[in-house]
Amino acid sequence: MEKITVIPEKMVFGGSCLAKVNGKNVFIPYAIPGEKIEISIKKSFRDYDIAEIEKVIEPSVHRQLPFCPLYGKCGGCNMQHIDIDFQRELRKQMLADCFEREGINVPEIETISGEPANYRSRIQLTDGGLNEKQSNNILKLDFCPIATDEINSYLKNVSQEKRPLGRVHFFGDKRIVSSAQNEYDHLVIADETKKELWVSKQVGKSKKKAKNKVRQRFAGTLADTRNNCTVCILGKQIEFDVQGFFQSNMDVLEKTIKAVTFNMGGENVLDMYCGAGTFSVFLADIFKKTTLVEHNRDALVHAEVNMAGKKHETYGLSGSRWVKENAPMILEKNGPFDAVVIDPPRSGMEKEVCSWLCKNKTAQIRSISCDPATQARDASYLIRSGYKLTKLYLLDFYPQTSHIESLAYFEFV
Ligand SMILES: C[S@@+](CC[C@H](N)C(=O)[O-])C[C@H]1O[C@@H](n2cnc3c(N)ncnc32)[C@H](O)[C@@H]1O
Repeated sequence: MEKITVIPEKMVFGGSCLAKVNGKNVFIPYAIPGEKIEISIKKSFRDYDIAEIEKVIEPSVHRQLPFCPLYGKCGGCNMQHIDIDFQRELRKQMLADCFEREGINVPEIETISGEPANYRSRIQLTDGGLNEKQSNNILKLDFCPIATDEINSYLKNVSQEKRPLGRVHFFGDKRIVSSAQNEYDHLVIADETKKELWVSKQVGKSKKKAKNKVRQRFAGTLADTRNNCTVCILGKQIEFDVQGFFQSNMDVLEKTIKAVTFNMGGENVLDMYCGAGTFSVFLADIFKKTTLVEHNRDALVHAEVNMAGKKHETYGLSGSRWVKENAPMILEKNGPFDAVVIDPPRSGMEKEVCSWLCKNKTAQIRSISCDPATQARDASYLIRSGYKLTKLYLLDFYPQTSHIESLAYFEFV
């Protein structure tokens, strides 16, 4: 295999570094921009190649020894070989790149961060271990340096053989104040196999029919109450289903909530893609009325509990349908939204939701995203419609990985 010496220019979204070899883009995992490395091409495509590092000739000053023995094998971390400050710098650059590619002038990016390790309150095990990267093997583990103490206590005390088989979700955090389970302190274990059996019992039908029913999100909800968990975030209790969506870094979540709600207030606020209503719980303190939209009705069951006693309306349908079927009537009844908080899935805002925001000229939009490329795409539509991007934050929810979350402030003046 031919060995090629390169100095990668930059890290790109996904965490590989980019170098040019004979004019062709080559992506190199586990490299660091600016260091001299010897690589060999492992996979070749029409427009780009993927290479592996054979030797680090002149290491970057930011290169360090990874602190986890499973690094490179488990699919979780991909930046442990870089010191934490430079990691954050690289994540910032990747975020800025996405916006610049859309022709957007990027303001100075601020970083909201927490601990570099021991932060992750959610992990997923398969047959008691971790899925090995690009393989069907299961990696055994009795410690994960990224996970919280509560998860590590389980990994230490329950041997691999005694852990449940199949895919199992763990949520462990000192902020858990109550859960439907009480076997382990501050830890909820959601076993997917058990969920199927539970659903089957609930609807009294065959397992297959029951599963189909669960998928019919608009037909109602069959939330599995055994996976319920309540955490205390900034002094407020928030309930959610461990198998549903909830952030995995509670320290950064608390700081994010403060940044999302900073300098806002008024009559009406919309929490689009609200999940269990995490942001709404805090928005309700500063707005008179909160409107929540979310297509997963299981999540809305929790949102209703979380918003009890607060003036609100929930809509269990997709953002695009809400915009078409409900928004006109709500605007007529309540007047315009003073602010919109929007936290879509990776695919970004639905087209209809983005166009609706463009037309509505809302004074303040706070856009939270788990994919800077789709956030930048949506931002470009907002900016072309007259919104100003006034602030951009890197939300450093996942240190040691190239995963990027971000928060953008838009204003219509
Ligand atoms: C990134 S999560 C944000 C949840 C919430 N804001 C939170 O912080 O907990 C995105 C949410 O969007 C919901 N969702 C995905 N596609 C949707 C759609 N087309 N319409 C409405 N909600 C959607 C998901 O179910 C999920 O709860």
